[in-house]
Amino acid sequence: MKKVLSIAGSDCSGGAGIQADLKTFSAHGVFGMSVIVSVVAENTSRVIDLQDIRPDIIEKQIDAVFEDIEVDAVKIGMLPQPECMEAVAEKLKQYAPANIVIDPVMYAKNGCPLMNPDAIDTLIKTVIPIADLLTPNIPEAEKISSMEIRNVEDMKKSAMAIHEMGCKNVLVKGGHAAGSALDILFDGNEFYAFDAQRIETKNTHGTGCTYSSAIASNLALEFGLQEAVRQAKEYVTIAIQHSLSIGKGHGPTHHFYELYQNGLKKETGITRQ
Ligand SMILES: Nc1ncnc2c1ncn2[C@@H]1O[C@H](COP(=O)(O)OP(=O)(O)O)[C@@H](O)[C@H]1O
Ligand SMILES: Cc1ncc(COP(=O)(O)OP(=O)(O)O)c(N)n1
Repeated sequence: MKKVLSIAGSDCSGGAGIQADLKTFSAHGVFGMSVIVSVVAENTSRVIDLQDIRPDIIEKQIDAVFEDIEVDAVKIGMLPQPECMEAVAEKLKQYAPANIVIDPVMYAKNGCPLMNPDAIDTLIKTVIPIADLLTPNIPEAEKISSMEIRNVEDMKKSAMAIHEMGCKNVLVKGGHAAGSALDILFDGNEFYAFDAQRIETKNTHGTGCTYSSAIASNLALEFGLQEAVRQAKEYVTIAIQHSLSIGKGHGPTHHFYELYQNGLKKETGITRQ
Protein backbone atom coordinates (compact mmCIF):
# COMPACT_ATOMS: atom_id res chain seq x y z
CA MET A 1 0.00 0.00 0.00
CA LYS A 2 1.23 3.51 -0.80
CA LYS A 3 1.93 5.71 2.22
CA VAL A 4 1.35 9.47 2.34
CA LEU A 5 2.33 11.88 5.13
CA SER A 6 0.54 15.13 5.92
CA ILE A 7 2.47 17.82 7.80
CA ALA A 8 -0.20 20.36 8.76
CA GLY A 9 -2.38 21.89 11.45
CA SER A 10 -5.28 20.20 13.21
CA ASP A 11 -8.80 21.51 12.52
CA CYS A 12 -10.91 20.18 15.40
CA SER A 13 -14.12 20.70 13.37
CA GLY A 14 -12.86 18.17 10.81
CA GLY A 15 -13.23 20.16 7.57
CA ALA A 16 -9.68 21.29 6.83
CA GLY A 17 -6.08 20.63 7.91
CA ILE A 18 -4.89 17.20 8.96
CA GLN A 19 -8.45 15.91 9.26
CA ALA A 20 -9.34 16.74 5.63
CA ASP A 21 -5.99 15.35 4.50
CA LEU A 22 -6.48 11.98 6.21
CA LYS A 23 -10.05 11.66 4.84
CA THR A 24 -8.75 12.40 1.35
CA PHE A 25 -5.95 9.84 1.71
CA SER A 26 -8.43 7.16 2.79
CA ALA A 27 -10.74 7.93 -0.12
CA HIS A 28 -7.78 7.41 -2.45
CA GLY A 29 -6.89 4.06 -0.89
CA VAL A 30 -3.50 5.21 0.43
CA PHE A 31 -2.25 4.89 4.03
CA GLY A 32 -2.30 8.30 5.72
CA MET A 33 0.09 9.55 8.41
CA SER A 34 0.27 12.94 10.17
CA VAL A 35 2.75 15.34 11.72
CA ILE A 36 0.82 18.03 13.57
CA VAL A 37 2.42 21.49 13.63
CA SER A 38 -0.38 23.45 15.30
CA VAL A 39 -3.62 22.70 17.13
CA VAL A 40 -6.24 25.12 15.84
CA ALA A 41 -9.47 25.69 17.74
CA GLU A 42 -11.63 26.44 14.71
CA ASN A 43 -14.97 25.61 13.15
CA THR A 44 -16.89 26.41 9.98
CA SER A 45 -17.30 30.07 11.07
CA ARG A 46 -14.23 31.16 12.99
CA VAL A 47 -10.81 30.49 14.44
CA ILE A 48 -10.95 30.86 18.22
CA ASP A 49 -7.29 30.29 19.08
CA LEU A 50 -4.32 28.13 18.22
CA GLN A 51 -1.36 26.51 19.94
CA ASP A 52 1.71 25.88 17.82
CA ILE A 53 3.65 22.71 18.44
CA ARG A 54 7.31 23.16 19.55
CA PRO A 55 9.75 22.81 16.62
CA ASP A 56 11.66 19.98 18.33
CA ILE A 57 8.42 18.02 18.72
CA ILE A 58 7.69 18.60 15.02
CA GLU A 59 11.16 17.27 14.19
CA LYS A 60 10.66 14.23 16.42
CA GLN A 61 7.31 13.43 14.78
CA ILE A 62 9.00 13.55 11.37
CA ASP A 63 11.84 11.32 12.67
CA ALA A 64 9.30 8.87 14.10
CA VAL A 65 7.64 8.46 10.72
CA PHE A 66 10.73 8.34 8.51
CA GLU A 67 12.91 6.08 10.70
CA ASP A 68 10.24 3.41 10.47
CA ILE A 69 8.13 3.82 7.33
CA GLU A 70 8.83 4.44 3.65
CA VAL A 71 6.92 7.54 2.56
CA ASP A 72 5.64 7.75 -1.04
CA ALA A 73 4.47 11.38 -0.92
CA VAL A 74 4.29 14.29 1.53
CA LYS A 75 1.60 16.96 1.66
CA ILE A 76 2.46 20.09 3.63
CA GLY A 77 -0.24 22.52 4.76
CA MET A 78 -0.26 25.18 7.47
CA LEU A 79 3.23 26.16 8.72
CA PRO A 80 2.53 28.92 11.24
CA GLN A 81 5.96 30.33 12.14
CA PRO A 82 9.50 30.63 10.67
CA GLU A 83 10.89 28.15 13.25
CA CYS A 84 8.32 25.57 12.20
CA MET A 85 9.13 26.14 8.52
CA GLU A 86 12.84 25.71 9.18
CA ALA A 87 12.32 22.52 11.19
CA VAL A 88 10.16 20.95 8.47
CA ALA A 89 12.43 22.01 5.60
CA GLU A 90 15.59 20.71 7.33
CA LYS A 91 14.03 17.35 8.13
CA LEU A 92 12.68 16.91 4.61
CA LYS A 93 16.10 17.74 3.18
CA GLN A 94 17.51 15.05 5.49
CA TYR A 95 15.00 12.35 4.47
CA ALA A 96 14.58 13.53 0.86
CA PRO A 97 11.17 11.96 0.15
CA ALA A 98 9.73 12.01 -3.38
CA ASN A 99 6.59 13.98 -4.25
CA ILE A 100 6.48 16.94 -1.85
CA VAL A 101 3.23 18.89 -2.42
CA ILE A 102 3.03 22.17 -0.49
CA ASP A 103 -0.17 24.14 0.05
CA PRO A 104 1.16 27.48 1.41
CA VAL A 105 -1.78 28.09 3.77
CA MET A 106 -1.89 31.71 4.98
CA TYR A 107 -5.48 32.41 6.02
CA ALA A 108 -8.57 30.44 6.96
CA LYS A 109 -11.68 31.11 4.84
CA ASN A 110 -12.97 33.56 7.47
CA GLY A 111 -9.80 35.66 7.11
CA CYS A 112 -8.03 34.57 10.28
CA PRO A 113 -4.24 34.28 9.73
CA LEU A 114 -2.84 30.75 10.06
CA MET A 115 0.67 31.84 9.08
CA ASN A 116 2.54 34.70 10.72
CA PRO A 117 2.66 37.35 7.93
CA ASP A 118 6.30 38.06 8.91
CA ALA A 119 7.16 34.46 7.95
CA ILE A 120 6.77 35.13 4.22
CA ASP A 121 10.53 35.54 3.67
CA THR A 122 11.26 32.22 5.37
CA LEU A 123 8.51 30.59 3.33
CA ILE A 124 10.12 31.84 0.14
CA LYS A 125 13.73 31.08 1.11
CA THR A 126 13.32 27.83 3.00
CA VAL A 127 10.07 26.10 2.10
CA ILE A 128 9.31 26.89 -1.53
CA PRO A 129 12.62 25.46 -2.84
CA ILE A 130 11.83 21.99 -1.43
CA ALA A 131 8.45 21.74 -3.18
CA ASP A 132 7.90 19.43 -6.12
CA LEU A 133 4.55 21.21 -6.44
CA LEU A 134 3.38 24.42 -4.73
CA THR A 135 -0.41 25.01 -4.75
CA PRO A 136 -1.15 28.66 -3.79
CA ASN A 137 -4.65 30.10 -4.09
CA ILE A 138 -4.87 33.55 -5.69
CA PRO A 139 -4.31 35.65 -2.50
CA GLU A 140 -1.35 33.40 -1.57
CA ALA A 141 0.14 33.61 -5.08
CA GLU A 142 -0.26 37.41 -4.96
CA LYS A 143 1.55 37.59 -1.63
CA ILE A 144 4.39 35.26 -2.66
CA SER A 145 4.96 36.85 -6.08
CA SER A 146 4.27 40.43 -4.87
CA MET A 147 1.87 41.09 -7.72
CA GLU A 148 -1.84 41.55 -8.22
CA ILE A 149 -3.75 38.81 -10.06
CA ARG A 150 -6.71 40.08 -12.10
CA ASN A 151 -6.98 37.52 -14.89
CA VAL A 152 -5.56 34.27 -16.29
CA GLU A 153 -2.52 36.04 -17.79
CA ASP A 154 -1.69 37.33 -14.30
CA MET A 155 -2.09 33.81 -12.87
CA LYS A 156 0.51 32.65 -15.42
CA LYS A 157 2.90 35.53 -14.62
CA SER A 158 2.60 34.85 -10.92
CA ALA A 159 3.22 31.10 -11.48
CA MET A 160 6.38 31.93 -13.45
CA ALA A 161 7.64 34.28 -10.72
CA ILE A 162 7.02 31.64 -8.05
CA HIS A 163 8.71 28.95 -10.15
CA GLU A 164 11.81 31.20 -10.23
CA MET A 165 11.93 30.87 -6.42
CA GLY A 166 12.95 27.24 -6.78
CA CYS A 167 9.93 24.94 -6.67
CA LYS A 168 9.67 22.45 -9.52
CA ASN A 169 6.02 23.09 -10.41
CA VAL A 170 3.37 25.65 -9.44
CA LEU A 171 -0.41 25.27 -9.49
CA VAL A 172 -2.21 28.60 -9.03
CA LYS A 173 -5.76 27.77 -7.92
CA GLY A 174 -8.66 29.88 -9.13
CA GLY A 175 -11.15 29.21 -6.34
CA HIS A 176 -11.06 32.90 -5.34
CA ALA A 177 -11.55 34.25 -8.88
CA ALA A 178 -14.81 35.01 -10.68
CA GLY A 179 -16.10 32.77 -13.47
CA SER A 180 -15.26 29.09 -13.76
CA ALA A 181 -12.96 27.34 -11.24
CA LEU A 182 -9.85 27.49 -13.41
CA ASP A 183 -6.45 26.43 -12.07
CA ILE A 184 -3.16 26.96 -13.92
CA LEU A 185 -0.24 24.54 -13.65
CA PHE A 186 3.26 25.69 -14.69
CA ASP A 187 6.06 23.13 -14.92
CA GLY A 188 8.82 25.56 -15.89
CA ASN A 189 8.11 25.14 -19.61
CA GLU A 190 4.39 24.82 -20.31
CA PHE A 191 1.11 25.94 -18.79
CA TYR A 192 -1.74 23.50 -18.30
CA ALA A 193 -5.32 24.55 -17.49
CA PHE A 194 -7.63 22.56 -15.23
CA ASP A 195 -11.13 23.93 -15.38
CA ALA A 196 -14.47 23.09 -13.78
CA GLN A 197 -17.81 24.77 -13.56
CA ARG A 198 -18.07 26.93 -10.42
CA ILE A 199 -20.44 25.34 -7.92
CA GLU A 200 -22.77 27.78 -6.17
CA THR A 201 -22.24 26.88 -2.54
CA LYS A 202 -20.89 28.44 0.63
CA ASN A 203 -19.60 25.03 1.72
CA THR A 204 -15.97 25.28 0.63
CA HIS A 205 -14.17 24.77 3.95
CA GLY A 206 -11.08 22.67 3.28
CA THR A 207 -11.08 22.77 -0.53
CA GLY A 208 -7.36 23.60 -0.73
CA CYS A 209 -6.43 20.90 1.79
CA THR A 210 -8.55 18.37 -0.08
CA TYR A 211 -7.05 19.25 -3.47
CA SER A 212 -3.39 19.16 -2.40
CA SER A 213 -3.91 15.88 -0.52
CA ALA A 214 -5.61 14.34 -3.55
CA ILE A 215 -2.67 15.39 -5.74
CA ALA A 216 -0.17 13.94 -3.23
CA SER A 217 -2.17 10.68 -3.14
CA ASN A 218 -2.19 10.44 -6.92
CA LEU A 219 1.56 11.10 -7.11
CA ALA A 220 2.13 8.36 -4.51
CA LEU A 221 0.01 6.11 -6.73
CA GLU A 222 2.57 6.83 -9.48
CA PHE A 223 0.45 8.98 -11.77
CA GLY A 224 2.42 11.65 -13.63
CA LEU A 225 1.95 15.23 -12.45
CA GLN A 226 -0.62 16.35 -15.05
CA GLU A 227 -2.71 13.23 -14.57
CA ALA A 228 -2.39 13.52 -10.78
CA VAL A 229 -3.73 17.09 -10.93
CA ARG A 230 -6.46 16.18 -13.44
CA GLN A 231 -7.80 13.39 -11.22
CA ALA A 232 -7.46 15.55 -8.09
CA LYS A 233 -9.44 18.33 -9.78
CA GLU A 234 -12.24 15.83 -10.42
CA TYR A 235 -12.02 14.66 -6.82
CA VAL A 236 -12.23 18.15 -5.31
CA THR A 237 -15.02 19.17 -7.67
CA ILE A 238 -17.09 16.13 -6.68
CA ALA A 239 -16.22 16.73 -3.00
CA ILE A 240 -17.54 20.33 -3.32
CA GLN A 241 -20.63 19.19 -5.29
CA HIS A 242 -21.46 16.86 -2.40
CA SER A 243 -20.26 19.22 0.35
CA LEU A 244 -22.05 19.11 3.66
CA SER A 245 -24.20 21.76 5.34
CA ILE A 246 -22.55 21.10 8.67
CA GLY A 247 -22.11 24.07 11.03
CA LYS A 248 -23.20 27.68 10.73
CA GLY A 249 -20.48 28.91 8.34
CA HIS A 250 -18.65 27.34 5.41
CA GLY A 251 -19.49 23.63 5.52
CA PRO A 252 -16.84 21.03 4.63
CA THR A 253 -16.12 19.08 1.45
CA HIS A 254 -17.36 15.49 1.47
CA HIS A 255 -14.93 12.56 1.26
CA PHE A 256 -16.52 9.24 0.54
CA TYR A 257 -14.76 6.47 -1.31
CA GLU A 258 -17.90 5.03 -2.92
CA LEU A 259 -19.11 8.49 -3.91
CA TYR A 260 -15.77 9.15 -5.56
CA GLN A 261 -15.81 5.87 -7.44
CA ASN A 262 -19.44 6.26 -8.51
CA GLY A 263 -19.13 9.98 -9.08
CA LEU A 264 -16.15 9.50 -11.34
CA LYS A 265 -17.88 6.75 -13.28
CA LYS A 266 -21.12 8.69 -13.61
CA GLU A 267 -19.72 12.15 -14.25
CA THR A 268 -16.61 11.44 -16.28
CA GLY A 269 -16.80 7.84 -17.46
CA ILE A 270 -13.40 7.29 -15.81
CA THR A 271 -12.66 4.59 -13.27
CA ARG A 272 -9.56 4.57 -11.11
CA GLN A 273 -6.99 1.90 -11.99
N1 LIG B 1 -17.21 27.09 -5.77
C1 LIG B 1 -16.34 26.28 -6.39
N2 LIG B 1 -16.74 25.49 -7.41
C2 LIG B 1 -15.88 24.65 -8.03
N3 LIG B 1 -14.59 24.55 -7.70
C3 LIG B 1 -14.11 25.33 -6.71
C4 LIG B 1 -14.95 26.23 -6.00
N4 LIG B 1 -14.20 26.86 -5.03
C5 LIG B 1 -12.96 26.36 -5.16
N5 LIG B 1 -12.88 25.46 -6.17
C6 LIG B 1 -11.72 24.68 -6.57
O1 LIG B 1 -11.22 24.06 -5.39
C7 LIG B 1 -9.81 23.94 -5.46
C8 LIG B 1 -9.19 24.65 -4.25
O2 LIG B 1 -9.06 26.02 -4.58
P1 LIG B 1 -9.21 27.23 -3.59
O3 LIG B 1 -10.57 27.21 -2.98
O4 LIG B 1 -8.82 28.43 -4.39
O5 LIG B 1 -8.13 26.88 -2.49
P2 LIG B 1 -7.99 27.34 -0.97
O6 LIG B 1 -8.89 26.47 -0.15
O7 LIG B 1 -6.54 27.11 -0.70
O8 LIG B 1 -8.39 28.79 -0.90
C9 LIG B 1 -9.41 24.54 -6.81
O9 LIG B 1 -9.40 23.51 -7.79
C10 LIG B 1 -10.54 25.51 -7.09
O10 LIG B 1 -10.65 25.80 -8.48
C1 LIG C 1 -5.65 23.64 10.40
C2 LIG C 1 -6.06 24.29 9.13
N1 LIG C 1 -5.26 24.14 8.05
C3 LIG C 1 -5.61 24.72 6.87
C4 LIG C 1 -6.76 25.49 6.78
C5 LIG C 1 -7.12 26.14 5.50
O1 LIG C 1 -7.77 25.23 4.71
P1 LIG C 1 -8.06 25.51 3.18
O2 LIG C 1 -8.44 24.23 2.56
O3 LIG C 1 -6.91 26.23 2.53
O4 LIG C 1 -9.21 26.55 3.15
P2 LIG C 1 -10.32 26.96 4.18
O5 LIG C 1 -10.71 25.76 4.94
O6 LIG C 1 -9.77 28.03 5.03
O7 LIG C 1 -11.37 27.39 3.26
C6 LIG C 1 -7.57 25.60 7.91
N2 LIG C 1 -8.71 26.31 7.88
N3 LIG C 1 -7.18 25.01 9.08
